Amino acid sequence: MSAQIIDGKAIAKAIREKTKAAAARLRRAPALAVVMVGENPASAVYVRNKVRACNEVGITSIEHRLPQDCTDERLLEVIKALNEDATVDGILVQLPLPEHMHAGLILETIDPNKDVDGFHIYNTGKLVTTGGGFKPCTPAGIIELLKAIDYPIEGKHAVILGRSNIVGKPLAMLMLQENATVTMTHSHTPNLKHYTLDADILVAAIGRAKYVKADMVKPGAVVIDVGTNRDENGKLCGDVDTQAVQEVAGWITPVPGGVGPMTIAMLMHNTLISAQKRQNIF
Ligand SMILES: Nc1nc2c(c(=O)[nH]1)N[C@@H](CN(C=O)c1ccc(C(=O)N[C@@H](CCC(=O)O)C(=O)O)cc1)CN2
Repeated sequence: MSAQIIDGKAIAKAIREKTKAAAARLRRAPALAVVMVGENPASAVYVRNKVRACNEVGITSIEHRLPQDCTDERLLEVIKALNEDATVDGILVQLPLPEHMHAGLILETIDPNKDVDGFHIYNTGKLVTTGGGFKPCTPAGIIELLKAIDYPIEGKHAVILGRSNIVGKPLAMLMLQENATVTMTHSHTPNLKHYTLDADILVAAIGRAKYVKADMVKPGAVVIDVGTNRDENGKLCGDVDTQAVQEVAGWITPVPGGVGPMTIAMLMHNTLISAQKRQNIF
């Protein structure tokens, strides 16, 4: 058996096209402020791709670059000014921040109504209770991938490897909203294979190159790879040993071209939603 590849690039493109059409119907183009501190090379690539996506879909991007030795206070000043700027619909601070900074404090200063990354505790609270706030982009993108292949999530066992605030924890909430049975696993979970082998949907978000092997996967499972690592030859790879696992899985996301492009497409979608709300479209 060979797994079907979930083409995140194509699915993301379709979302961007829909976003572009809806953005064009607004009185004013949506505007996204992208704040980056320091020179993390991977972050620089993601920021560049976000700005490029904005240009493509008709979202105005406003870039703020701050030096590596930036203080919390300086970044808070920038965020507060963006909060008060009525022409700004979305604000994101690219993560990770330099180690001396306090990401929790920074993220909680962003106006929750402009928090298009969905990282503010207000939106986190909405995620675990009523829904309706901004959903973090990577987990929201994973749900969209499953919907795009018409995979019925309800009643399925979703096993998530990794409990980060950006992916694992919010994804568990979104899977619950879709009526999946959810198991969270992490670096302290003994006998991981016991859980992974029972997964209908297996999501790898642990940041370890090619960690998920074929003997950890139930035949026919959907395997979602959130990893962005470099292998021994410096080549981009995910958390899943794709070559081996695709012989067992029913569906699999590639790296690159799977979850990554969805993160950026969902950011465009969230920015559009923010602009629509602020222009009273709903
Ligand atoms: N403020 C935020 N910071 C971070 C987020 C986030 O959602 N908001 N997520 C990640 C990084 N990230 C977006 O910022 C991100 C990661 C990967 C990709 C992507 O498209 N990856 C490509 C490969 C790109 C490459 O060549 O390196 C792929 O998988 O096809 C997009 C966005 C942490 N920080």
